[in-house]
Amino acid sequence: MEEKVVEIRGLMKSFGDLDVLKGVDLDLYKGENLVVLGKSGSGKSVLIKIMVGLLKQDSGSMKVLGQEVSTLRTKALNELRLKIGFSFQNSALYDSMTVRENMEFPLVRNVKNLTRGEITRKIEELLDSVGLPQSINQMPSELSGGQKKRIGVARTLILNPEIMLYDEPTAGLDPITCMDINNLIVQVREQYNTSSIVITHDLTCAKATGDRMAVLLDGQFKAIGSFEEVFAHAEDERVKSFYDYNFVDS
Ligand SMILES: Nc1ncnc2c1ncn2[C@@H]1O[C@H](COP(=O)(O)OP(=O)(O)OP(=O)(O)O)[C@@H](O)[C@H]1O
Repeated sequence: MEEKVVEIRGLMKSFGDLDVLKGVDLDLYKGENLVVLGKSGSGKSVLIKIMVGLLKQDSGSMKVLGQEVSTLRTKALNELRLKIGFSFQNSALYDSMTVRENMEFPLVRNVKNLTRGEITRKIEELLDSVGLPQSINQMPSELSGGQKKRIGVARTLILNPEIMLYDEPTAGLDPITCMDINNLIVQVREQYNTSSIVITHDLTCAKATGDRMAVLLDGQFKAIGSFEEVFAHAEDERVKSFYDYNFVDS
């Protein structure tokens, strides 16, 4: 049987009268890229926050790497978070630090006893993987949006995460750069054997990166499957509208 790295069952979360998650079931399998689609305000970020222990569900279960997140104490939660790489929408690089310093930061903070040589080798290996070995001494302000995203991904990978979370990886990028980032997401899975959740509104990105799609509608995942399975014969108007919005000229 395929190994599950995330197992969500009957997850519910409300804020006052607003029921955001109304019984979410979802699995992420080891080594897969799962795309989560859902319109603005549908609860994607809430789901991710529960996954990393920043919010607690009202009921239901969120198991990550075999652990029920809501029951973890601070130390265990911090250890779990180190196994989850979060690639932010805005890359979250520190503007006052060089690329090297940005990449050193998580390593020096979280991994003890590394020599300077080991740190440099690790940074160089990852910059190579994302195709930017020449950027090591540059400042973020000297990089394009796509390059910043690549460095952000490299920095996330430096702690060898088992799970990668990509939040809107192609937002604000031109189509060619989007394609580069999509390829990078696929390459990362192959090279580092990560399991990933890709949150996006961009169906080209979804199709290129996702082994499976999961569409969050009205607080539940209503359609889960391959791109073809979800969109080729979509009957639900809300699923269809996602496709039409992305691919049909208005
Ligand atoms: N801490 C909070 N307190 C109150 N309401 C919240 C809180 N966090 C999220 N919400 C509400 O929950 C709903 C879902 O928000 P969420 O941020 O998960 O949406 P999203 O699907 O990530 O949207 P987007 O694509 O725009 O990022 C929204 O209506 C939001 O206002």
